[in-house]
Amino acid sequence: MEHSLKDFFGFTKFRPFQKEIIQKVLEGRDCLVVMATGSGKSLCYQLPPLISKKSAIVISPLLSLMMDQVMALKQRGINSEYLGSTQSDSSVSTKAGQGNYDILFMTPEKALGLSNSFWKGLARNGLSLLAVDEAHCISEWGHDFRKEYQQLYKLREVLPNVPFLALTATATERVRGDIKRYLNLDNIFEVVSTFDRPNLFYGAKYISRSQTFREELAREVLKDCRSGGSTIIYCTTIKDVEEVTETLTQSGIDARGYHAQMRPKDRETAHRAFAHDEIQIIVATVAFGMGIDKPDIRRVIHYGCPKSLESYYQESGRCGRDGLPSSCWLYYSRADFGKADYYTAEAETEARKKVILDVYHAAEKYCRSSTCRRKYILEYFGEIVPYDNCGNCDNCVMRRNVQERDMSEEVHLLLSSVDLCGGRFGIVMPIDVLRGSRSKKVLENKFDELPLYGLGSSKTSNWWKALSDELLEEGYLKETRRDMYRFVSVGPVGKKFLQNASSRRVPIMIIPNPEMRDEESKQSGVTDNRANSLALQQTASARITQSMSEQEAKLCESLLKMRANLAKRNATAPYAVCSEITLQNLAKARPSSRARLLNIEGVNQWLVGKHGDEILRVIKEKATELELPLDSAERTIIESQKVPNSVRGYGESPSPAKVEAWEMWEKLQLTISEIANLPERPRPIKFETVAEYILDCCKAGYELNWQRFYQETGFNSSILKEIEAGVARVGCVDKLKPIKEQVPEHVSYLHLKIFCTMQELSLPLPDVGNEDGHSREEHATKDSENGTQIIKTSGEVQAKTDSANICNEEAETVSNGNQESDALICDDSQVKSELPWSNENYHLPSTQKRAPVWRTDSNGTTKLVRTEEGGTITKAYLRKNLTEESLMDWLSERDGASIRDMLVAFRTRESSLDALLKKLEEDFLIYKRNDIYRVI
Ligand SMILES: Nc1ncnc2c1ncn2[C@@H]1O[C@H](COP(=O)(O)OP(=O)(O)OP(=O)(O)O)[C@@H](O)[C@H]1O
Repeated sequence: MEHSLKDFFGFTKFRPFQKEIIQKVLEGRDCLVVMATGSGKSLCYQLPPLISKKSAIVISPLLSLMMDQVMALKQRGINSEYLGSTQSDSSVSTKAGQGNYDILFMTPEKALGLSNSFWKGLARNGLSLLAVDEAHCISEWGHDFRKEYQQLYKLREVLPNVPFLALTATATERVRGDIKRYLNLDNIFEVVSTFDRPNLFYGAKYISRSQTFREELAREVLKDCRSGGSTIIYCTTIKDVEEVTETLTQSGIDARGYHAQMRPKDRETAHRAFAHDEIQIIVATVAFGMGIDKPDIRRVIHYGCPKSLESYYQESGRCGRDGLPSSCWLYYSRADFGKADYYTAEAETEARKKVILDVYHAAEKYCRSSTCRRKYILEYFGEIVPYDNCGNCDNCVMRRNVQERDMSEEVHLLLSSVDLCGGRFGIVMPIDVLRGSRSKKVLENKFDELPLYGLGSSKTSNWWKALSDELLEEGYLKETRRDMYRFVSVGPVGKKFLQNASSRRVPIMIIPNPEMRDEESKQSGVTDNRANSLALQQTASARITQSMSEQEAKLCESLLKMRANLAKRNATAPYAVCSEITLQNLAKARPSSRARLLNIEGVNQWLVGKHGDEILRVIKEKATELELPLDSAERTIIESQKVPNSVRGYGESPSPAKVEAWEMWEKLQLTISEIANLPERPRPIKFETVAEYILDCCKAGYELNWQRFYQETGFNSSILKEIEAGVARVGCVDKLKPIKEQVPEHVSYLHLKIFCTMQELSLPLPDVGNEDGHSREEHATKDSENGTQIIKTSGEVQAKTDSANICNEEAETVSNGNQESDALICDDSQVKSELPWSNENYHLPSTQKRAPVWRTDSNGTTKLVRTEEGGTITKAYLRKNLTEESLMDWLSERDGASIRDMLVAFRTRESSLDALLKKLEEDFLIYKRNDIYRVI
């Protein structure tokens, strides 16, 4: 399975659940797969036919979706086609019946219209599976109900022994029940994974729909265009599509509209231009919903609240499907929430009407929420979310700047006004009364004589409406509907509050919701940071990732251009040639040979065979120009997506070098400076690098003494505040550069990374107390005369043991814990006699497990303070003769080895080893990843 995964798709690892699902399908079991958008569901039906060499049928709701998929599969050398009205090749149908395609797509209508003899013929030739994609369409409880989906059980009857695989990104329990029932799924293997999309930033903002806002939108989108990446702007009406497109084009942006009233040909042209990166922005109604399979969309903007949270999840889910950071902004206006009647008009039953209203109100609540948006979405889909702060939505980013405050006075005014109006009006009348309106209705009812008339004039009408939303939510107010009208009265919680208020006022702490904040900032003239929130979309641009250097980013730009040319030459979309993540991996690793190219995550045999030479040429030319070495040692593969279902903060296992840094810091209690400047290192490494290694381990679940870490890195509460202010100005933490520009000089990138890690891990901010975090310079202070390290804590000066003492302490600890380690401490002469070479560069050999740590004490004696776990020092230095055979034997015995490990084992020259390794790689006997060689 792994071979096929690499050969056809270029990936080396399965994502969670993919392998299990594929295995079950191959065993002939029915499967129901509910996994987030972009989690890799497609692979579950794409791989089985390639392994079993039997065709797969995929039922998909939209032709455009199928066409995209077929295009991308063909670029991977996978023989696929679709059957449908736009299929111009008449031979496809005959070939399909003969089982000539690996994967054959069709709509449910087409599938139900095909003759029994067609299906039987196909089954005779062998079918690996029948997949029903977007399976939620089967259920009336789902949001994209399609009647034909419910007829698909008929295919079961003609294909009795073919496993059915139902896939969807959104399905509540009820919808899952419908899917199983309607498809007659039997002995099912069911996977329901998290809905979380960790790479997506969520935000919502209250707007007034005006030309001014559209112009603001255009200005921000224009900035985005410069930073690259595609954008979808979803609108709720065709009129909005036209207005937004017009404003964008008037601002010089090449955007196209897409809606149901356009001619099919024009829609197809717009779709194609977008998919092929000829235009960056498409402004669309939901007609553009499921029909887009582009993995590198960086921004999805909703101009108006969608009709359900399910739709929102799915439409915004089109963003960042390749796993790179991307953002989803929703702009809503109050008018968006008055469309319930419009949406329910088509409901045939009361039950259906209730479903439509429920999902619609969930979307409305999402907009107005002032708490973690990710948590809101996930809980809506039934997940238990253990954190309150995801650190990657507008509310979480803003939280520390938006304090909850006592609004008991305002609540009292509003409730009293509602009460005095007698529950005979909607919310507008009591608000008009508070604001001292001279409207006819107010005067007719003599409300201008009420004692609280005009007492709330300092707040805008919309502010009061936004407060009433909160109060309705909490039961202080109650809304009843009669015919078309809504009446507001004081609810049970509100009545109790009013009763108590005469004796004592209980504080009511409320976090102002986005609309309240927006109204307040409009009034004060100070722009809410989120008023400029469109700028956030830029920050999500993943073209230049944090993990790439400036030069590598330039190389990546050249590779993007090369990909665009290749796509043009092959009349396909750039993303179908290879993903942006693969290009980033290439820019970082810079392979020099076809064998090394094939090692890169995301590169498959087909890509190497078809475009390998050109890719290598561009890398070589551009890398030389940029003075970047080929076959970079520092190759960090960009993770395309965090593992769904993983505990937050517990990600990939860190590299041995990182674990070693963590161990030295946490277990040996060395300081970051000491680790960076270990005397036995050929060159010191940067303080920041060591600190980041430790942070990475912490992200992977390793324990960390935060207090000590803050002290060493100089992270303190004032720095924290400065970063928070910077983040608030920028709006999110996707990219550090804009934040760095907003904070004082003394706040370093390392401080920003610490801040992000804390956010990412949803850890409560530890109390960093007074401004006592010391700068690292302070901690690194070393009294060179007596070799004593000085560490200052809370104003005290404390002498710490010198490094020689640390050696002894550690030796004791380790020897107690591990009797078999027989070389825990030895002097320089012992060490030197064991060393296999004279080259000082290899003074600190590293093994894959725990590298020995050498310390030089103040007398200049080098000692080994720790050796490979469970092993002995002599074992590590056994001499071997280097031959192709001995190296292969040696490598097959272990799960990978670095060059240094091999040099230690074989005592050979690096050049001979390098030549041999190259040859073995070219012969496809071994491969290299992250500087570790393994047998294929
Ligand atoms: N094992 C893997 N390793 C790395 N990338 C993968 C792997 N499996 C899938 N991908 C990539 O993840 C991205 C999303 O995959 P896919 O389109 O299958 O998602 P999906 O779950 O079907 O999403 P949707 O619900 O939007 O259809 C694609 O770019 C795909 O190439």
